Amino acid sequence: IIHYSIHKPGVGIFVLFLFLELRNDRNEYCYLARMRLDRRPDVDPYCQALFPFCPSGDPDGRMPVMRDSDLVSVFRLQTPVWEFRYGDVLGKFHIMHDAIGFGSAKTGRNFTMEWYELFQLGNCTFPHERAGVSAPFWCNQGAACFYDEIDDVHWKQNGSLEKIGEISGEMFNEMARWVQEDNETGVYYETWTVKSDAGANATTWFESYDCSQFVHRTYKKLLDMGADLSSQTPTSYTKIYLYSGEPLHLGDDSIFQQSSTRDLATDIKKFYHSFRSHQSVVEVIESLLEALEKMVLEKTFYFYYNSEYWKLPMKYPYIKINYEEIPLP
Ligand SMILES: CCCCCCCCCCCCCCCCCC(=O)OC[C@@H](O)COP(=O)(O)OC[C@@H](O)CO
Repeated sequence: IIHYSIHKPGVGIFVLFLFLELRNDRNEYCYLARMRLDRRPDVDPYCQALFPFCPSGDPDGRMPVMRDSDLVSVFRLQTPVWEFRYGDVLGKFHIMHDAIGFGSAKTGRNFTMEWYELFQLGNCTFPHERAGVSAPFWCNQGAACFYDEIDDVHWKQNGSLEKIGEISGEMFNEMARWVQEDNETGVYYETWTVKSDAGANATTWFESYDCSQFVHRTYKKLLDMGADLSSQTPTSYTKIYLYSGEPLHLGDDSIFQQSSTRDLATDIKKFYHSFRSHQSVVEVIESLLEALEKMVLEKTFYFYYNSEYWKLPMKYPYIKINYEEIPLP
């Protein structure tokens, strides 16, 4: 800026203006990206999975090395969430899980690559109330899972399995290295997408970070390496939206440790109490009414993102599950 201000004052003033405009002022952000960490944190033993994460994958997350000259088919995979257990039930609501398949021409081996929760969807959407722990406790890590075979029936019978392109073995190996790095740095699952309204020009306040986002990131990586991906059918994905005015930044877990924010801490924990696990049917009905009262009448949703809490001033239509087309990059 100093250099330009001396030699080309007009450019220096513009760069200074740009710098000031992009300064890190939280509540002026209209979009917050998912935070990247230097390394994936260890998981707390308190977090328990209903089903073991990635049971058929390499325990250390390693991926095979293809011969550079190999020709690897790329498949778009989609099936209802929990299809293994409940078949097409969630498919009726277009609540879908996405993955990518690969097939090596040289070896004839097929592989599945997907990104999902270490401790299931509920744990990534709402926290636990843990005795002796002042702040809500989250078991919200997600990770990539790469394993042998493509279960054609699992993906085809209630979803889709479509070849969308071919890449070289060399491109696959580069992608594999990228997946390892992506997996080490992008670790927290986020169910919700938060927008200003349901219109086409809405502001996205927070982006989800789920199975479909991993698929989008991977397709983009393949495209950046020169892959040509195309689909003969609409490429639609599940998005669950919260609609709100500009989010208000509240802070991190310190909210629950300091006396000055005691009332806020109580209100946040009361909100999440409605979504606690192991409720009876009556309790679930009571909780749902409490949650609707908070979201609709009080127009408030306490949102957790990048390990910090935000207050969403909720707006009609409040919450919506969409199944919308997002073209291949
Ligand atoms: C008044 C308040 C109402 C609150 C309503 C709460 C609604 C909770 C969320 C609704 C559903 C959101 C779904 C978002 C898309 C999920 C896509 C995704 O990330 O899927 C990953 C994972 O859930 C898939 O799990 P499985 O089907 O078990 O598949 C894993 C296997 O493929 C492993 O091989």
